[in-house]
Amino acid sequence: MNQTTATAPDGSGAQLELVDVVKKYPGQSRPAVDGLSLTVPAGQTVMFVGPSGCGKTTSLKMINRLIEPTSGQILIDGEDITGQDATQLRRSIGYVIQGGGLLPHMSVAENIGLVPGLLGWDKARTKGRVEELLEMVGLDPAVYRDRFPRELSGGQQQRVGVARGLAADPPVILMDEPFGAVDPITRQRLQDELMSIQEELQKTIVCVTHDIDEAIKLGDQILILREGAEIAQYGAPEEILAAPADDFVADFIGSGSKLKQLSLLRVGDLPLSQPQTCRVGESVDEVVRRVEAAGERSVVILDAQNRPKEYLFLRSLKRHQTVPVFSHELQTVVDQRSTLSDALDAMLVSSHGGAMVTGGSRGDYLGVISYDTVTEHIRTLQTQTGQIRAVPSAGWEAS
Ligand SMILES: Nc1ncnc2c1ncn2[C@@H]1O[C@H](COP(=O)(O)OP(=O)(O)OP(=O)(O)O)[C@@H](O)[C@H]1O
Repeated sequence: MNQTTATAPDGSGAQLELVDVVKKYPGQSRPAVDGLSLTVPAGQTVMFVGPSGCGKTTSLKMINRLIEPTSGQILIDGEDITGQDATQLRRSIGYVIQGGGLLPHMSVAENIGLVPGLLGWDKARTKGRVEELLEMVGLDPAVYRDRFPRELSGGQQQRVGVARGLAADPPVILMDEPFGAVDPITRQRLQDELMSIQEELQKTIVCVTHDIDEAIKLGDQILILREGAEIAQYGAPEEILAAPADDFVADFIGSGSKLKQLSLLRVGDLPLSQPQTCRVGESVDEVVRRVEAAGERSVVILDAQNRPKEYLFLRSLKRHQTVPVFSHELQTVVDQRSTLSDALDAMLVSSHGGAMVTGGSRGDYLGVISYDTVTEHIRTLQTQTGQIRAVPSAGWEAS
């Protein structure tokens, strides 16, 4: 994301506007949300951040009226939704929560098909949509559609939660700490997947997070709130990092903000190397001959769909006759939209000093980014500018 266009004319998102929205809970002396006004352009992702209790979740939940505003207007594409039927409204706005929020007694397909079913879609259309969404979130429909939530990992449950939020193709999607419950590497993968889905779909996304790095990575805009949901600063991550509005914002984004600018640099901005590759099922003898002839000691293994499966030293491959199928979850893969700080994290668990890079919504293999390339790039930027600054994206935005 982080695209600079203010609107997405071809996308399916809608403009969202909050006008002087107030929420006063019974018995509270001060409103939890005290006159929040905000415009989110169609197709953009806005991240809500701020200290605990500042009113992020209350603000989010008023948009689909899980919490009723005390006063104010909420407009989607210019239409005030505060007077609409709340149940209907909730079916037309995607909602993704921490852990996925899946119904335990329903299969994956039933969970994803819930809202389309309520909207009266026929069975064939819902089934087609479920398959499409499972593919989109990286889960093989044949393997996962009939499983129950308890038969999925935390990351897989979260993926299904995202698919469910997208099911009825809503223009606005609300996310409440969507990746808060998963480990850091899985979180990074899920963020990458969300970015690639969003690049394709251009929804209007409002996302609450506690993680400022997540906000910098995913947000086209970041909304920093203080108590009473008062806006401390609303702007693009680059703007906020470069010029925090006041001490509150500066403290909130933290003293490591120069380092945080690493989160603005994307893997796709750097050159990738192209080590030898091979396919699952190829003869190991032939692969070894080819790789050794190229003077290399390891090889990237791709499946029939051109997705990376493993980055293996030849000595490990030689234990097999044909290139085997690897089904474990790879930790050393990053999307080309990943930040350099994510790439560095992935490289820390790689024995090759590099991470495999994928692109597109299907995760096609593109090449390898090496630790040396990243550190060299950072050094160059520091020498050139005295600090790390965002650089214009070279390739991936156009692809
Ligand atoms: N149902 C409720 N009844 C009364 N007060 C509430 C209720 N829900 C939230 N509050 C209060 O409203 C304020 C804002 O809460 P909210 O959950 O929106 O904050 P938040 O920024 O999302 O916090 P956190 O980051 O801790 O999740 C807090 O002071 C909270 O105690």
